Amino acid sequence: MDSKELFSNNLLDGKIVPHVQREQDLLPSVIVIGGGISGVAAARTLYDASFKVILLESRDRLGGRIHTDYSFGCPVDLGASWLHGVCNENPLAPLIRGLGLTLYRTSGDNSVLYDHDLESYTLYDMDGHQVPQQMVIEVGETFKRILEETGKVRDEHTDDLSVLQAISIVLDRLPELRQEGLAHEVLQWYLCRLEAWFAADADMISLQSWDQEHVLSGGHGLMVQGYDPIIKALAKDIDIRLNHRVTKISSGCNKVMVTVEDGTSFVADAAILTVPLGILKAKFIEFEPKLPDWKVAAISDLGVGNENKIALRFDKVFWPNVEFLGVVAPNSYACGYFLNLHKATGHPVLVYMAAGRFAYDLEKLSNESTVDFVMSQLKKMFPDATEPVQYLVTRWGTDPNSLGSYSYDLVGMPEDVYERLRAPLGNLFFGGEAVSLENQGSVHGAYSAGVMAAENCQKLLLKKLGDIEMFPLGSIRDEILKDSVPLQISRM
Ligand SMILES: Cc1cc2nc3c(=O)[nH]c(=O)nc-3n(C[C@H](O)[C@H](O)[C@H](O)COP(=O)(O)OP(=O)(O)OC[C@H]3O[C@@H](n4cnc5c(N)ncnc54)[C@H](O)[C@@H]3O)c2cc1C
Repeated sequence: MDSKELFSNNLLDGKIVPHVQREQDLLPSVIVIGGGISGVAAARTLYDASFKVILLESRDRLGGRIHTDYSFGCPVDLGASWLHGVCNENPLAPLIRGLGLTLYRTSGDNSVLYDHDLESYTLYDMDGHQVPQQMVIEVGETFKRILEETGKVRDEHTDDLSVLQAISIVLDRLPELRQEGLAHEVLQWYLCRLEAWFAADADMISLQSWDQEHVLSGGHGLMVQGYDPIIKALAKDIDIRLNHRVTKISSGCNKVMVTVEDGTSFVADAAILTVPLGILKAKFIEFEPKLPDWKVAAISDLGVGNENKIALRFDKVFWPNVEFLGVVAPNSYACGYFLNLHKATGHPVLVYMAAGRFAYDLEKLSNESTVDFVMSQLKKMFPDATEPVQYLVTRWGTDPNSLGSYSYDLVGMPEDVYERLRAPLGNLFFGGEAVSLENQGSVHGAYSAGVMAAENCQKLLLKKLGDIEMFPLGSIRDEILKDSVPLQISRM
């Protein structure tokens, strides 16, 4: 293979004593592509098992769709911010505990409909009048009932429908569930919240699959210090190359060659690809041989949604002490809501969240116009709102490193789509949130998918090396770890 850079030379820098060098050369090598939670989890797993690992990341930072920004003087998560499932079964629980990170639970229930308690938010109409809480609660109950009725619609149809189509069938059948006036707007707000969970509009979400996810117990908790400490902990000591955008992956002959934008190639025994589904859909990476049709179809059959955040820091708090402030409107597209970070963190920060088509439409505006729009929403609720002293605007949908926020079940999606996405192609393995076994679109799902890809990769490579018992990995690992500690310190 014609490559400018060979894996093993890179990793060792020739600084380890010769007999260890020989043994280290026997160790299997893996290239991990993508430095989000899935990629760093995969790299960590392999590193801890004494494999030679190198991680290639296109951005100038790690974390991917986890991005904790500190420019407000406090952590603000611009990507993921909740741990969905505050329980010991959450695969991230040991890390969170070990790092001493705190969670602020915004909801005790496991529902995908409301990721917070009913009493924790205040809704306003377009004229700035507060919606009576009793109406919020009653319409919430009606919305739940409508969704339950969509289950019957699902049972009657063999072909998939969208959640929106099913809601409309239910409302035709049971007109008493229809809402009028302000109550209708509150119903639309609930729909807007459901759409935010999937980061997609209700006419795109699969009726067959939307509520099939096994949501972990324990409710939903905000990571008060942000998600970034987890990325840092997992990435410790790993050989990471930032600003390395992968453009081509060639596999065969028991080796994988990964080429980056400047033409440099890396060669290893296997590779784990964890780039977002949006990047695969956009065909930014060339595969040699070409991906089989069943894999290409799986990439196109799963949906990628979009969610954006506009974080605003004020000099003082002028809003009530609730977790969410919502604006209701005649349709879900025009509804909006703010997360009140002051309640969870004590900092005067509000985060506006937009999902689906609306999130894409916001990306067409300049940052200034986006903030003006968001401030106009805020001023409907609080006419005396002061201007923000700082703001941050995300563009996950058009960012060439993500092209979307997270995957969701698109109408008509075949049942085996996740299995096909996850299935390895020889020594090329697939990680990332979209291939998670049970919790696609989440941080803990992405983490588990990375660990699983690494473990499968590990099994394959050890099998290739012969009987695991015959391979003295433990002793080599101990010796290498002993010798490699100063090497890693010298890199810092
Ligand atoms: C706005 C928003 C809010 C969210 N909220 C939550 C939440 O509250 N809770 C929750 O659990 N989840 C949430 N999520 C989802 C969660 O962030 C993701 O599921 C998870 O972080 C995905 O991790 P990943 O490693 O699979 O992908 P990523 O984090 O996207 O990592 C993939 C990496 O690949 C890199 N890359 C891309 N192209 C290339 C290339 N060609 N070569 C090399 N590298 C490349 C990217 O830069 C990126 O770093 C949210 C996401 C967004 C965007």
